[in-house]
Amino acid sequence: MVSKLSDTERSTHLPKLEQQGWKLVQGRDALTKTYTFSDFNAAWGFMSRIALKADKVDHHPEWFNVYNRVEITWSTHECQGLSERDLGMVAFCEEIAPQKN
Ligand SMILES: C[C@H](O)[C@H](O)[C@H]1CNC2=NC(N)=NC(=O)C2=N1
Repeated sequence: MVSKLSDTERSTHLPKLEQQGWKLVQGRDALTKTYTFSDFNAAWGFMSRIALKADKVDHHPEWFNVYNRVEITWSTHECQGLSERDLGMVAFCEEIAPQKN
C-alpha cells in the first residue's frame, strides 16, 4: 500500500517543483503542469514516452492535449493523494520535456 507524502516530504519537494511550474490542484491533492511544445509531433512524442513509462511502472497520468499543449496531472488513486510515485513521474516529465516553461 502506497501512502500519501508526509508534511516533511512535501516541504522538501514542493518548493522546487513549484519553481519548475508545477502547481497544486485546487480542491484535491494533485500536481499539475501545462507544457507547451513546438508542435503536435513534439507534444505527442512527450506523451508517448510518458505512456511507455506509465505502463512500465503502473502509474498513469491524467492529461489533456490540444495540438502543442499538454496539461498533465499526477495523483495516486490508491491513497487518494500525492505519493512518491507522483514525484517519480513528475521528475520523469521534467527530464524528458524538450522545452521548459
Ligand atoms: C491495479 C493497478 O495497479 C492500479 O490501479 C494502478 C494503476 N495506475 C495508477 N495510476 C495512478 N495515477 N494512481 C494509482 O493509484 C494507480 N494504480
